[in-house]
Amino acid sequence: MRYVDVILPLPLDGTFTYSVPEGMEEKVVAGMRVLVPLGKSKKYIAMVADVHSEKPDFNCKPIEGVLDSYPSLLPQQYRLWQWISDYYMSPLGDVYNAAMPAGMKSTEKFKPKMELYVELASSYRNEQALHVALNMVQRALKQSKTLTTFLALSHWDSLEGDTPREGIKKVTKEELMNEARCTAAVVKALIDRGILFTYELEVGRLNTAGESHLDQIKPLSMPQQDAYNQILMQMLKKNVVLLHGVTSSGKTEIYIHLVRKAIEEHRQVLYLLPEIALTVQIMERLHKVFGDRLGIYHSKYSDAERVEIWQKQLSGHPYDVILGARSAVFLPFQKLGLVIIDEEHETSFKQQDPAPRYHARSAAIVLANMYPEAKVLLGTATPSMESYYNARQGKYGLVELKTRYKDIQLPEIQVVDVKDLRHRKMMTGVYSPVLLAAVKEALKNGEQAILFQNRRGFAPMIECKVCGWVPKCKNCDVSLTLHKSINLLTCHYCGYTYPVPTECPNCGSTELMGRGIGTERIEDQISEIFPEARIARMDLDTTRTRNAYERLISDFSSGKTNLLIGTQMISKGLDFDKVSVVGILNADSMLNYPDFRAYEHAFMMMAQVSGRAGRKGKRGLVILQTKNPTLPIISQVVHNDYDSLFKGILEERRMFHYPPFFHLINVFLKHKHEKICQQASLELGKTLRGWFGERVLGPDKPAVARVKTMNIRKIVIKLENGIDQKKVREYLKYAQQIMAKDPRYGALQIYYDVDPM
Ligand SMILES: Nc1ncnc2c1ncn2[C@@H]1O[C@H](COP(=O)(O)OP(=O)(O)OP(=O)(O)O)[C@@H](O)[C@H]1O
Ligand SMILES: [Zn+2]
Repeated sequence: MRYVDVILPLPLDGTFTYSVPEGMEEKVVAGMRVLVPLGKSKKYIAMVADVHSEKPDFNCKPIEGVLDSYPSLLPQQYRLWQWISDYYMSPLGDVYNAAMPAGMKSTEKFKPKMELYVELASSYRNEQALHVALNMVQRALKQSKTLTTFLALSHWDSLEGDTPREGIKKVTKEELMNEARCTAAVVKALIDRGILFTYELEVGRLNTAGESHLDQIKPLSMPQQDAYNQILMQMLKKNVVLLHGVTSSGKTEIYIHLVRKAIEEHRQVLYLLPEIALTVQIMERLHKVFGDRLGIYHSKYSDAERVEIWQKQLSGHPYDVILGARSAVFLPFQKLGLVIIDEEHETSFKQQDPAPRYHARSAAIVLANMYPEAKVLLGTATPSMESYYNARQGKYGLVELKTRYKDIQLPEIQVVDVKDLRHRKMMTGVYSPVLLAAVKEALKNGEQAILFQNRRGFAPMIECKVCGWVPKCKNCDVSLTLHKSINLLTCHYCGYTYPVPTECPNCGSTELMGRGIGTERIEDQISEIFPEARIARMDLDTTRTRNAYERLISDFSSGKTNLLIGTQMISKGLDFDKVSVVGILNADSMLNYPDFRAYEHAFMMMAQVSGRAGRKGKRGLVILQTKNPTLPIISQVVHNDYDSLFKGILEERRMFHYPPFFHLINVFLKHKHEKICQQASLELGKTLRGWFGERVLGPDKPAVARVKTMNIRKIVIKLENGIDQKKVREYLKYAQQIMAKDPRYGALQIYYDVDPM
């Protein structure tokens, strides 16, 4: 009799054994998906980890079918799953869930993807009729806005008589709703009126368009060529090399040359980016040269698209280059040769929730190690402390590129003392005269400006002017953010929305005021100050879909918009030619986070967003507004003095036992009832302190101690380098088992965040 050990797509640790009925024995090998029963009536698609003939000492059920004719999972991928599960202390089932597109785990067969398009009814396809239509909806503001947006997108607004001046473009319903910021109901109203109609088309999902044009790769400049050669030399000795190159030094061009080399050697490349916003631009740059050898993979792609890419990577003609965000590390690679991790310092490479809470940079390095001679290149203008330390210690190779392409100078950074100006009543709201003058000048000269504020929404909270009451989320311990465009208060932790109160429930006053400033409010104010500006805003609220990203970026690239307001999303990697001014509205908000990485992050964000200025031609200007102009970090940003930042922070880290000298593991406890959560955390803390002594801190209430009605407590464990981490994890699991057996803690959840960011 044959047996299989399988992974279930459930948050369960380890594998489960099933028997293989006669007739299926020949068909099943490790890496294939099988249909298995669980409990009385449930069925799941499980992943075969192992096939063997060891009879288990319990009565096991037979598998009900083999779904694959060849493995869906390669041995390297499975080893990566195991590593992630062990290192990040996440159940193997959670890794399976995160790694494979849902379509491969669902018992439903996946359908071809249809996309819904919107089109103008034929009776309105002439100028006069269109005016009639516009008049019809004139009073229905939302419909009117949606219709004009549709006409602009589709180019039907270019009608002269009954011939369009511009080519008519297909517009998807999703695209329209996105752009017009309207609901499906508004589109339906236009359809009901007979102005628009919809139709379906099947969409080709994969990138099959375009030959590759390797000849179009730009030749490297001397300093770039030098860095390229050094990278290759370092890779002879080291598996990982860090490229520390200032913003706009042309790191991307160097990557492109490395990708070409890998392709010529018939090896595959994984190119990881931290942010989907970035993939849009880099995708265009890579697509130009690599054509249909390039595949894109990230969470804004539909599940069906991801299934197709996965299957293609297993086939005889996989993509040579995969460009993707974090989750692309899970794709199957048959002959991986190079991993590029761009903007390696970015914390969004670490998955926060749900499990597995893995760092894609670490996972990618582990992955590369499983392929003979595969190398990893980390690239950034502002290395993470961990990577830079590893490079300095000789664990990684290090290559520095200190000049911008064409020797353009790094932008001039002017520090503005907001406190002083406010004293002298010279501020217009949160804008200094210097900033406004610089933006005005840029716009006048046909250049562009970027304003950076790391808060989204209209106001981070509202407050009663009389009694100080602040509306809070009923599920979470946080104040609510005001979003004006939808006129709702929202919780950024659980997503719950609330109507905006008209009066204070505490004292009855009607004077409720927004406190603090988010990107939405800045957009409002700036459009009043600069009515001539063509403003775009990029933050989580305006980029819910893939199309939205593409449009925002292409509009700013083409100059259709000329003033971009955004959160950290706009701070890195984006490459625009005509940005001459960058405004950092409030440097202090970044420094006040209660986190040991606050300074490092603030520096990176400021250096990165500054780097968007003056990338082509003339030197850029950055206006940095702060209440604390004398802080050392401000001068480090001004002089782009990464070394002094690094030295300062490293000393602190050594002194206070933080990475890279210590590893951190956060242990979280979650329970509905605060008392039980508190008691359990005290007990667990005591147990752990008994074993690990001073290495255990807490339990503490985290900054947000209640999320989605669950109370949270946190214990921090600091482990010095060199300690046997495997043993530590075993002890932690053991402590967890003890708690699990305690009847008082039935519904208690314990989970871990290893190397928290
Ligand atoms: N060798 C080259 N030939 C032609 N153009 C180049 C070359 N190197 C860089 N450029 C151009 O200079 C600009 C900046 O280069 P790139 O975006 O690669 O910089 P980067 O180092 O990746 O910057 P960041 O760290 O800000 O992301 C781009 O528009 C790029 O096309
Ligand atoms: Zn909430």
